[in-house]
Amino acid sequence: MGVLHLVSTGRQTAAQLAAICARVHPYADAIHVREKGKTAREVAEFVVALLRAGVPAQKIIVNDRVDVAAVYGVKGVQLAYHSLPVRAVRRTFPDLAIGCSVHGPIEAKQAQQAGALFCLYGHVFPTDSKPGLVPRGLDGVADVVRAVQIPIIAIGGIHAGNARSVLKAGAAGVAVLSAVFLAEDPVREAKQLAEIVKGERIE
Ligand SMILES: Cc1nc(C(=O)O)sc1CCOP(=O)(O)O
Repeated sequence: MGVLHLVSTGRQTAAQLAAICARVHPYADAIHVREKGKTAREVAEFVVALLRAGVPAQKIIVNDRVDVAAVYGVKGVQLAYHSLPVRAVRRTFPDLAIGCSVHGPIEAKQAQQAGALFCLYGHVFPTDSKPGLVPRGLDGVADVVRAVQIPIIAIGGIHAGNARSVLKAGAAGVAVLSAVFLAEDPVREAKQLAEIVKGERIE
């Protein structure tokens, strides 16, 4: 059974994001607050809005801002190459789940060795959320999956129409931004994606 992570777009207000998450969080295993360029205070507003909307703290992952994640006692942090080192974060905040953003097998191995719980790998398909960059494709997913034992969650251009192919390539789940948060019907899309990753119908 796979996992579904939803990632904020950085293009919606905290209130807009929270209104959608109030309805889609039952379908998601995790919701990432990825609000690049915002201050800790602003990122915290997103976290608080999600909590008030009924999203369990244990489903919230904060991108990069370890301080915000620790202060609000949420599930974890998503770290990238510019973030604090995985090992140091683990040492100081052993209760935080740590995801690492990686772009190839070597980075994935390093993340695993440092103690990451899972990796996000991408971007798999072309996406407006990462314009101008060459997608890494399904072979890239398979290469990274082979390199490590921790779960690889694929990201980039994923929607209900192509999620199965990513899982078939070995991904432990999918992470999506626009397919859910910019959808006309976010609930329908999240439900469809959840059914695909769980491999069962959700009533
Ligand atoms: C946030 C992010 N990280 C990526 C990576 O390659 O690490 S691709 C990406 C954006 C994915 O957006 P969408 O689901 O709208 O295609």
